[in-house]
Amino acid sequence: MRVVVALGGNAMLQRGDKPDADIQLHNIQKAVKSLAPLAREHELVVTHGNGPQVGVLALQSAADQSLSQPYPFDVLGAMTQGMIGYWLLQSLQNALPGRQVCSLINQTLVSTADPAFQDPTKFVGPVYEEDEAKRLARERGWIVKQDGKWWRRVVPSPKPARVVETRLIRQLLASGAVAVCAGGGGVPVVRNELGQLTGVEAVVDKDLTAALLAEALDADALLLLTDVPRVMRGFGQPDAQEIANATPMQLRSGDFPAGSMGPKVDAICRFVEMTGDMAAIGALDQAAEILRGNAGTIVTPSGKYPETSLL
Ligand SMILES: Nc1ncnc2c1ncn2[C@@H]1O[C@H](COP(=O)(O)OP(=O)(O)O)[C@@H](O)[C@H]1O
Ligand SMILES: NC(=O)OP(=O)(O)O
Repeated sequence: MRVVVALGGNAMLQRGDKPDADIQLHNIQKAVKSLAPLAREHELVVTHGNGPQVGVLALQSAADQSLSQPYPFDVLGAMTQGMIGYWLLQSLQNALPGRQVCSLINQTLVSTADPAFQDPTKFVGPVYEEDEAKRLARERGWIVKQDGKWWRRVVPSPKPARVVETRLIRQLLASGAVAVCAGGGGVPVVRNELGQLTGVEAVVDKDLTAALLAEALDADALLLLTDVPRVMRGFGQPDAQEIANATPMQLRSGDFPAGSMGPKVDAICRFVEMTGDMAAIGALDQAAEILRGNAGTIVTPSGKYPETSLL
């Protein structure tokens, strides 16, 4: 089997936690513990989010007096691919002695005509109380929106059209390597009429890119790993219920927030609709259990998942 796994940026760095390197490395090592058994049995592509991390780097860049202007978001996105990609590379190498692991800088094609540039929805950076978020928005020209009980900065998140290096990733998988790629949804780029690539100021949703990449690579399964064990109906309400299995149509009938669960649900439903294969959302440390059908919210065309173990 070929499996694409996406690790959540918020799951690697939980809301409210200090963005320290050792905290993130610890969370990544926990995730890699559950990915290692998958990698031993299957072809594995690992991608990751970068929302909290890209916002931290944006704050650092804005505070750097030696710069005449802060680094743009495409550059910051590439920096997060280097940082998180390094942690994943090393953790996977340590967990899988003898296996080739690579970590790539990737670009994702988007369109400058995407309406997302006029309506930012992607949460980046730390969480704030409402008053502080609104003050920062006034002072720094940010747009801020509510994220659960907190407030956060938002930036445009255009739809991914293609991971530029898809063919190379396919070759790496065929060679037996585990590929860490398209982190942060890929560095957003556009191609001009001469075919030249240029970065644009945005953060692509990594779940939508993961689904696109999984489709392009003919993956058999797509797992989106985050900080909740399952998608819930009535999330945040006292009568909220976990969803264990669903068809794309059943899951799409729910109402999920644009900045968090919405793109995940959209991504897995799209993958299942396009391929007829399985996709799931679940906890960062339960990848193997999800693939066995024992955890997570699993979406398949029939809403059932085979009893037989795939591991
Ligand atoms: N219906 C829902 N079921 C479960 N979680 C939900 C739901 N709606 C919103 N969420 C929120 O979505 C978050 C996961 O999305 P997000 O923070 O974007 O993940 P990540 O950065 O890990 O990819 C959860 O922590 C939870 O607070
Ligand atoms: N780029 C992205 O979607 O990051 P998160 O998963 O951290 O939101």
